[in-house]
Amino acid sequence: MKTTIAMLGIGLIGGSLALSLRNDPDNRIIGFDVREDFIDKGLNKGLIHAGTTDLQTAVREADIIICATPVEQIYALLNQLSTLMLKPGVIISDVGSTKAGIVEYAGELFSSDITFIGGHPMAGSHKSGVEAALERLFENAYYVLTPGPNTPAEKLSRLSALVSLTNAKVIVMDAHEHDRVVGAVSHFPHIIAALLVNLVGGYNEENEWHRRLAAGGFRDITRIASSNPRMWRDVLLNNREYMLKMGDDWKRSMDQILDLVAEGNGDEIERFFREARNFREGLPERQKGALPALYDLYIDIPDHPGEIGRITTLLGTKNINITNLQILEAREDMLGVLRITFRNENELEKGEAMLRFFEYNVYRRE
Ligand SMILES: NC(=O)C1=CN([C@@H]2O[C@H](COP(=O)(O)OP(=O)(O)OC[C@H]3O[C@@H](n4cnc5c(N)ncnc54)[C@H](O)[C@@H]3O)[C@@H](O)[C@H]2O)C=CC1
Ligand SMILES: O=C(O)C(=O)Cc1ccc(O)cc1
Repeated sequence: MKTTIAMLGIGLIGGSLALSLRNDPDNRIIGFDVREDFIDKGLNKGLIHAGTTDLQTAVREADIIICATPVEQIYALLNQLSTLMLKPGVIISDVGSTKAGIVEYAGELFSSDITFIGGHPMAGSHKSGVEAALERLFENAYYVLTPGPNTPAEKLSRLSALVSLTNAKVIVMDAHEHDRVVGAVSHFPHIIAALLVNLVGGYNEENEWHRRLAAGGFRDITRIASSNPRMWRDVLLNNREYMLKMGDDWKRSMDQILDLVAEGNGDEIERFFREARNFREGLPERQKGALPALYDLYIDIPDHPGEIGRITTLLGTKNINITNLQILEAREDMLGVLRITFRNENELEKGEAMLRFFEYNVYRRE
């Protein structure tokens, strides 16, 4: 029996999900998007079997509907869906980064022959749009489902089996617990990263050395400040309760550490860093497929003319393909860093071994 899936929004997440769901030949995917050019690209890229900019056409025959738009538009779509003709027994889900508000809103809209189950695939990137969609984006990541107390078990298993096609690890969680935990490990860190960048950006107005010397640790801790501002606006506004709660904890903790600095309390400051290091080192390793940035290799390059050409030629002679190349923080008379992105783990390993053999100082970074 064929399953018809309506993917509402075929950007980074909807497009990546569609690519995974297509792996089952019994799934038929109808793409819906406000951007007609995205539908054309989705069809050309083989993401979807059919596409439309008319919502009723997209959902009329659907067994499963997935809302994959920015969070504010998920509310608007749910509202529209509640006025349209849907197949009895349909399952509606979403991929929004926040869950409690959406689940509650859907609960008020739909009657009992329509089941809404919240969803959140916990992997992504700072890119957006249909062009950025990747089939393996969710591999090994967590895919959270947030059913309510009245969700029929067979509907939950059906959705769970479907999203397992992403090769993500499907877990079930209460929507509020999701917002509290994901708020702490994903949403709040976006505030910290952006705040730190803006603070240093302000200092840079007075002294341009801030920007020039900002490498290493600053880049690592602020990577997520390059994410989509519109998306994160919606996320923070939809997780207000936990953002405010965590903001209070943050302010208190910041005062505590600054007090230790003011007192010159070296023992306690060291304990503070040791505690952080212990927890950080116990974090699960990132696994293959969760984030595309995994296949990056960093190479120290002396400032000799032709050095970068030599490196790419060496890799080329062994047919090692690279997908991106970037020079970081290179200035006259200083050691620069070259970042090379490989297509997969295997090519990264081969490239790393080869460059080590030619005595380059190479390293990976988390
Ligand atoms: N970007 C990320 O890393 C992650 C994002 N999410 C969530 O996934 C959702 C989608 O995010 P992305 O795919 O990154 O965004 P995106 O910008 O790549 O894609 C959103 C798509 O929705 C379309 N769209 C916007 N309004 C629409 C409407 N009213 N009707 C139909 N289509 C509409 C856009 O044209 C676009 O194709 C968001 O709710 C976000 O919170 C979840 C996990 C990771
Ligand atoms: O790049 C990262 O580390 C992310 O933060 C990816 C991400 C972004 C949004 C989500 O809702 C889930 C995962």
